[in-house]
Amino acid sequence: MASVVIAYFSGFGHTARFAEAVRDGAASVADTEVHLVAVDTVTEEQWLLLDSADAVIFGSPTYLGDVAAKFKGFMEQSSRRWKSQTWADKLAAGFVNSGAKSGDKLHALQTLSLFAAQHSMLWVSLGLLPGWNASTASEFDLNRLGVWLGAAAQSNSDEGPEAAHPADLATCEHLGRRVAQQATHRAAVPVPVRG
Ligand SMILES: Cc1cc2nc3c(=O)[nH]c(=O)nc-3n(C[C@H](O)[C@H](O)[C@H](O)COP(=O)(O)O)c2cc1C
Repeated sequence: MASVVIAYFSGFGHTARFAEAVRDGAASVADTEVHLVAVDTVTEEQWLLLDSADAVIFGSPTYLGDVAAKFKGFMEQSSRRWKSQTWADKLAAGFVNSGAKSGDKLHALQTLSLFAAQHSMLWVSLGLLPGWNASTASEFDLNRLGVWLGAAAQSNSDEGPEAAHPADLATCEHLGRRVAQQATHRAAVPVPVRG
């Protein structure tokens, strides 16, 4: 059994919707236990879930071109784990959401991947070719925003979380599934000694 934790922040519910899609994708993989953790209200019990996870998928909205301050607060709260490298060699991945199609959210995703690297985690990319990039393509293609580092979503500024774009939900589900598949593969083989 592999354990996947989705550690996310959402100010107004949009990113929470994508976190649920990541959760659904991960939960579709046999022998996977999945937990959603809202990092702004993280409890001691949830820190222990993070410590024992095989994979952690980080998610944040893009606020002023980077992760939200409350996600950054969680990053800083993890510094005791950073010091002891408690999360080393776990799988990590990320998803981001923003109001604009680009909205500089790649920068937020880079922050998530750097955060994972500081914890010596192993980053899992999205694993999809870009969609919506040909005359015959459609905005309903998987990975419609054309990102490789993780899953990217866009939420219209005048609509609520219920209007989440189906292609972005499917892309987030794909990421959750991919990470859970990798985590179950790794859980089935002995982990090499860290060096
Ligand atoms: C303080 C703040 C800063 C934002 N900065 C950006 C930004 O840099 N780029 C962008 O495209 N959208 C930006 N947005 C829009 C959010 O990314 C967008 O509304 C997102 O769906 C919010 O997700 P949430 O409901 O999970 O908080 C910003 C929103 C807020 C509140």
